[in-house]
Amino acid sequence: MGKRKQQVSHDEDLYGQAAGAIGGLVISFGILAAIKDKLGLSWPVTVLVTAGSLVFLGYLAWRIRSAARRWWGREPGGAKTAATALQQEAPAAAAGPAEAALEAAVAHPQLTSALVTAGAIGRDQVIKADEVTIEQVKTGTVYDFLVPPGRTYADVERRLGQVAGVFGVTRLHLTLARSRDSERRARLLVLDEPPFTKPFPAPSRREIEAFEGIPFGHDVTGQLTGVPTFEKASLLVGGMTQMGKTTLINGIITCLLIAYGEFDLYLLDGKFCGLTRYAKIATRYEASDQPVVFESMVNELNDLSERRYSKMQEAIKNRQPAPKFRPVFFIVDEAADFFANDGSNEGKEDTRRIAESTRGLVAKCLESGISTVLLTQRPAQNAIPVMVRDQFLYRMCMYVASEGTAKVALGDTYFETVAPINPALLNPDIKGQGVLFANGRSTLLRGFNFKDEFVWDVVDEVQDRQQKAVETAPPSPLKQAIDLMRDKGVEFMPTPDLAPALGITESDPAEAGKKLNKLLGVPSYRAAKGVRGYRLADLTTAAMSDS
Ligand SMILES: Nc1ncnc2c1ncn2[C@@H]1O[C@H](COP(=O)(O)OP(=O)(O)OP(=O)(O)O)[C@@H](O)[C@H]1O
Repeated sequence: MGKRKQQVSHDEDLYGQAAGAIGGLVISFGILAAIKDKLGLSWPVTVLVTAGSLVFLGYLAWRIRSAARRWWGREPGGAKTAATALQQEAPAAAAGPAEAALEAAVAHPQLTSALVTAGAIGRDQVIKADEVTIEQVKTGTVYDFLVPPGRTYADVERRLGQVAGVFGVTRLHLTLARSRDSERRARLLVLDEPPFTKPFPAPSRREIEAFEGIPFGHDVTGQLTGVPTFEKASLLVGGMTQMGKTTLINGIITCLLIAYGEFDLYLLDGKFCGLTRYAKIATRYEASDQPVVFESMVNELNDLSERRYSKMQEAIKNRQPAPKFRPVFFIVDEAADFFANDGSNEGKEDTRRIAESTRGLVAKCLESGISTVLLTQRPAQNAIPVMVRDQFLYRMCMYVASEGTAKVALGDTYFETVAPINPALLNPDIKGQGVLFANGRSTLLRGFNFKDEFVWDVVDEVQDRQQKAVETAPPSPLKQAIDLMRDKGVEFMPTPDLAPALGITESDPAEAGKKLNKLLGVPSYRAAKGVRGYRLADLTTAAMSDS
């Protein structure tokens, strides 16, 4: 129905237009005939003259119209309309070539383009040239700049890998430091060569003392870098064999001895001669790869921790200030073997028990001033149980073959942290390099490789200090026991020998043991074959501290 209606109106239109066209043709023909008649021209000339005249008249009308428009455009209302029209045309036209040129003049072309391409700043943003300083340093180039308002230093940090790509270097070539004056300021170092291509000399004693915290090594610029404190912190170090873990931990122990003053060392040398240089100043030094030895040290420290917790509870109950404990470092070189088992049910149970007490040690002991440092050359999924790994506040990974292995040392979510550094990309030929992940930040560093003489001097000095502390201690049963053992030249004395020497006449061995324990205030030690007695190192440690 509707369609038929449309058809009817369409037919009527056609009729009307045809009639109009015929009428127009007749009139045009009539006008041309009149002109021809009036001027006495032939038909072709009449048509040409008429067409030419009409075109000329059209041109004249266009000129008059344009002139009239220009004249009206100077009027106030007209100006307003023109400005509005310009504004409405396009914002790009408003920013216009002139303004774009101005922006280009103030933008730092290289940094702007690098950061835009890396996605650290928006495409419409610039790094202003007058807010950039470029400094050539020994190891590379430092770009100090302000990111645009609305952006922060962290936007660059998050895209550091991409920034490295734009600069045509690797992530390992870049370090980014924030500033204290503004969240917008960033200091980007681009190294000339891969990190640590040239070695840095080991630091002097004075440099170590001046460092705020414990230095672990040099950063890529040669500055000392490490952790602000080891209080309430433990460290896990992973890395493939021969990458420099033992050298690194020797460097850290040496720096601790210089920077920390007094503390007790419990060393478990799973590689038998990695930590030997510190044996004579250690409270307990064992060279063993036997899980039972590891377990006995862990248990000893857990006992110490419990005693310290009791003292803390006591102080709180009596409204006394919290007791200050002498720091203890438990350092284990090559820890993975201690969590291995033969697959038997008994073996698995041993591993579970050892893992549980190690987890407790690392977790609980922080409050009681006992820090654990575990090193492993097998950072495999099952080498150090997850429940133990998760407790470490500081983590380090030296060269490993894959990103997956790096996650074992640094944490499963490490690569989602801010500006991670992939240890699998380190050059395995430059020994001692590692990624330190502490307080949410990653730092690439190279451990110190101290000369033997330097370490011996530091160790001798600590030993002298320890001896003097005991010698000057006021007379006490403890001091008497130490003097006795030193005179006899023994490191361990069984309870039945020591008790009478200290005036205990009790004939019942158990009672004599209890009395001696009370007198010395130091827990006894069960030596080989279950013989109970006291170690000189424990007595010396007790004489130097109130632990
Ligand atoms: N920071 C360093 N500077 C120079 N050389 C180093 C550095 N760290 C380690 N090395 C050298 O690398 C080699 C391996 O070092 P180290 O024994 O410390 O490695 P490791 O990882 O403990 O090895 P493994 O796990 O096989 O026992 C040694 O020859 C050592 O001198």
